[in-house]
Amino acid sequence: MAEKTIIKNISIVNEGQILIADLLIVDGLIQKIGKVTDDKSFSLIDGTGKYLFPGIIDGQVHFRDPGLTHKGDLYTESKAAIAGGVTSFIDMPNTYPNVLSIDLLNEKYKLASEKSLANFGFFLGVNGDNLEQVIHTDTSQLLGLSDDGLYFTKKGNLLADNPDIMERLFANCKSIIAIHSEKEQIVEENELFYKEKFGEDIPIEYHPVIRSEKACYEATKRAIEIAKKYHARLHILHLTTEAETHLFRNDIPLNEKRITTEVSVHHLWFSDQDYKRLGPLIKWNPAIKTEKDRVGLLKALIDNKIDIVTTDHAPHTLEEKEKPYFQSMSGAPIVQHSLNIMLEFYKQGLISLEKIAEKMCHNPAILYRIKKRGYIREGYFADLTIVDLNSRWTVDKGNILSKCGWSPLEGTTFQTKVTHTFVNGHLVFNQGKFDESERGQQLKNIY
Ligand SMILES: O=C1C[C@@H](C(=O)O)NC(=O)N1
Repeated sequence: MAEKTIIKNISIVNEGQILIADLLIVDGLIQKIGKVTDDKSFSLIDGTGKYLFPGIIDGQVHFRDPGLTHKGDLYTESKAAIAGGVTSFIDMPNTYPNVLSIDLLNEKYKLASEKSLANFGFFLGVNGDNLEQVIHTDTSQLLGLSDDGLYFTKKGNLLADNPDIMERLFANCKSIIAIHSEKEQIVEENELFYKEKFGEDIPIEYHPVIRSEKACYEATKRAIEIAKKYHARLHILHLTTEAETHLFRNDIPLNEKRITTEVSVHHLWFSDQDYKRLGPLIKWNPAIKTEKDRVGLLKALIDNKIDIVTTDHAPHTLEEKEKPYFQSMSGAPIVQHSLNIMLEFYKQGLISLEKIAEKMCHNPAILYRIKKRGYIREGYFADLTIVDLNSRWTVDKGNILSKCGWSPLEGTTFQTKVTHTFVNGHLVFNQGKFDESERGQQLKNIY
């Protein structure tokens, strides 16, 4: 029997407008948007007063599987994602072993098809170690290449630190190259300076001074220059400074842009004023910077200089975080709360619901050329998220689903709640309860 669901009388946030309608899902796909008459064979959800978004596509996560599964794994983190309305994710290559070959990439796809509740895609890792192999591989059918997080293994090997590697890669590879844009040389000089001043335990407030605006700006500027020279397809990951936003254009449609960028939710939510309160819990690379940067990033997002919102969800155990400066791991879990964060900005009158759908759903699908997802359209996969815009709840240890069991948002009260999440037409998350009988699908791209 075909699995059929009707969502009745819901406000659909899609493609720049909000429309109250019914939606019919049959066998994983959106079959009809409009007036649908129900019969007894359909599951029925009353959407009155609620809002329907296309499922969020998170373009940057670290789900830690394989190899680092004490922090998180494809099952636990995809579950946290779904509770936050995220139906698809693209995971970074700094799992162990690092995903530096097509064979390892295919193994990760296999693992995800067994474990992930959400739809999944993976970056192929690229750095100085596998540059020549990558150049001689047909990467045109991959979602993208990235060096993000690979700096934990070997220094001086990253693209942003190495113009020669970038030149060779950008000249020879036409796929999306998503880079972590900080000049480690500048970071290291700053580290040395503050180490002399404070010793091993540098106060955390100096993190954005060490991982400085200059380190980000110079790396981004240089990467863009090299990409322009070769007409390469460059994506700068997790922008953190207002200064960098001026390096990007908003006068070209996204599907024609060769140079794109993103902001991660924590860089919109936290600023340097939060280091005193939260210490190493908000230590991220690149660092959370000033209040001026935070405001500038939100402005650039709304002005379309920044194309998408991601999370860079990067779980570590509390033990790995609560350490002196140099030993404390960078990154934190946040995928479960990204839509709530963006909806708080809506509540504050800073962004519209339509813009949130554009930056978290439509644009990731355009940017990564994802087939039949990211929109609420007839014939598309029924990846859908229902939110109640008037429901208060507080993040605490009891409702955090990420395996590491903590969040820098603990104690934060949100005014909105994800109530239902459909993945491929299957109601995986239903008012706090999970149906885990299905697995997500591999994201396919449009060639
Ligand atoms: O780029 C990254 C990697 C990530 C991780 O923990 O893997 N943590 C970060 O803070 N930034």
